[in-house]
Amino acid sequence: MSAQLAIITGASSGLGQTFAQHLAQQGWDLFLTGRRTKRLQSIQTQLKQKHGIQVHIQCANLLKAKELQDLIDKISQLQRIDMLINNAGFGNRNDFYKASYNEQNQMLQVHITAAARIIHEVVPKMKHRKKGAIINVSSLCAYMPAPLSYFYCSSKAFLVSLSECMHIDLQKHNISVQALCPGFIETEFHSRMGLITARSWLEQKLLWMKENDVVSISLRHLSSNKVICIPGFINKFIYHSVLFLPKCLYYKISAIQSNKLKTSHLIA
Ligand SMILES: NC(=O)C1=CN([C@@H]2O[C@H](COP(=O)(O)OP(=O)(O)OC[C@H]3O[C@@H](n4cnc5c(N)ncnc54)[C@H](OP(=O)(O)O)[C@@H]3O)[C@@H](O)[C@H]2O)C=CC1
Ligand SMILES: N[C@@H](C=O)C(=O)O
Repeated sequence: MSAQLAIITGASSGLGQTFAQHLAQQGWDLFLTGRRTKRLQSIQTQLKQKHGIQVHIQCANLLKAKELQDLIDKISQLQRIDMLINNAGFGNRNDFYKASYNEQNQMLQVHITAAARIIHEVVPKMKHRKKGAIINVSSLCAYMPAPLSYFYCSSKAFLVSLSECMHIDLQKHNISVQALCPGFIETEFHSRMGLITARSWLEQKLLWMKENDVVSISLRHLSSNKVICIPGFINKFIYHSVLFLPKCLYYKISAIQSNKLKTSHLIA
């Protein structure tokens, strides 16, 4: 019997690369995408050598319509797809009105347009085979609107809502859907935003998770039939606290926090 196949976007680093490593260890074949060709090639070589699996890479900048279309064309040729991990993403913290709209819009293109386009291509194949799993990498920020992250928070909230719609619809086709909502993870995410993540020992211990832990929790959670996956006790605590807090109080806290961030390049 041939191995199962997973498509992972944003597989050139961080969480996406870690998902690739975990699935490779379990014998999955992989279809990996991202912009950084050299990184993807080195991940491909490593995983093939170590696990004897098939790894296909397709470099694509999800902001470029032609590259997204080429990616979709490649995906459409795949015989079977057992898992899709929509993970590509990036963050920003800025005054929405000071950055150009084109720059802001890039986040919607990667987090929403590209993710939805790939889902639209992949799900019919899964439905046909009555089998599949989809992980949409959202964030705890989906539940925590913040003034310096208009499109980050709202695009991640879109992914939660989309995942819930899909979950309700696709259960009957034996397709599991997960919205993965982590807090802080030790990846290149923050340094790529140009932020220095100064943290105390306690913050490090309490708030920051390792990619490996997040990925293990996410993959285990797939069999639970629950759509929202909040990895880690503290993140769950924050999630429930935000839900219970009166909105007006939450807004005050979020505004104070954003004023602090405005005057500093440090976070966490
Ligand atoms: N780190 C954290 O604290 C948290 C992260 N997340 C989410 O996790 C996901 C993964 O981020 P993480 O691993 O932390 O960060 P990384 O920066 O390590 O990974 C981001 C990935 O997204 C890809 N990507 C970004 N922009 C594009 C683009 N235009 N076209 C194609 N690929 C793109 C990058 O590939 P390349 O540059 O090669 O194109 C890279 O592989 C993101 O969706 C993020 O929002 C959620 C909660 C917390
Ligand atoms: N929690 C992170 C992203 O989702 C962040 O904003 O630092």
